[in-house]
Amino acid sequence: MAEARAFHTETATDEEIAAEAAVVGPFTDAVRALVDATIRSTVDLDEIRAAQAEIEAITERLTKEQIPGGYGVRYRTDGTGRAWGNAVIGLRNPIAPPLTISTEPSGRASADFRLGAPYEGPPGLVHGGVISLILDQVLGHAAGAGGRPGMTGTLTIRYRQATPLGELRAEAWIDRAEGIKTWAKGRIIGPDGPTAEAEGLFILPRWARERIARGESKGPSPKYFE
Ligand SMILES: CCCCCCCC/C=C\CCCCCCCC(=O)SCCNC(=O)CCNC(=O)[C@H](O)C(C)(C)COP(=O)(O)OP(=O)(O)OC[C@H]1O[C@@H](n2cnc3c(N)ncnc32)[C@H](O)[C@@H]1OP(=O)(O)O
Repeated sequence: MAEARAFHTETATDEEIAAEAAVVGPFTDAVRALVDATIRSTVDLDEIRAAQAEIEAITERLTKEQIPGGYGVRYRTDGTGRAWGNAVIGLRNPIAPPLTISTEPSGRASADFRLGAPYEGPPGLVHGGVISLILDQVLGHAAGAGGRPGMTGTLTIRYRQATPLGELRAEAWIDRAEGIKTWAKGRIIGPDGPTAEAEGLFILPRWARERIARGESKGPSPKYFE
């Protein structure tokens, strides 16, 4: 199954991972700055054309060697994972804001983060789909931190007030659990209080249940997303 195939086991040491992160983290930040500049730059059109040629040359340089498909999630034997391609938290993903999510084993997750021009929907405000993206991840993280990771089955969002671009906070917690199902709740908080509230149902998927039943996995680790 595609989902199952994207979960790799890796043997890289802490030192190797830290050394790679020290290079690719700032590299990805540089590409994020490029995305922002693409939206906001007011240089003249000749300058944009010249910049495009340089960007295309860089892309050609980078794509000389690359993996097929997405990054996947790379797991170590201690249960920690590397979701560096993830659209919300991915260290190697310039589309990700990125969020650095703190978790508690009781099943809580929170992050302070900033959303700039690339996340705009209504003028000056965060796109509703981006709010849903972030809440999906943070609620999923809370479930994972509580040792109950799952795929999102449902996600309901109430947009209480507009969310301005800028500094924001997200919080989530496990509300209740039953068998393979975990219900999490959460919210995004802006300068004038909560802007969006969410409830999600996270389900440990069949392929994960089967792996556990076959003894191929000890089961979900609370360090699932770290
Ligand atoms: C070895 C350990 C590894 C652990 C692995 C954990 C996996 C977590 C992975 C990565 C998380 C990373 C990121 C987290 C944050 C972001 C999360 C996302 O963005 S997730 C992407 C968006 N969501 C989807 O794409 C889901 C697509 N849907 C599915 O994959 C399946 O439909 C799934 C897993 C939701 C359920 O499939 P079934 O085959 O496991 O479920 P059945 O056996 O049919 O049903 C089990 C029970 O769940 C109910 N159910 C199934 N789907 C439901 C739904 N959508 N809503 C409500 N209930 C549902 C059923 O009625 C049944 O309930 P009854 O036991 O009868 O009480």
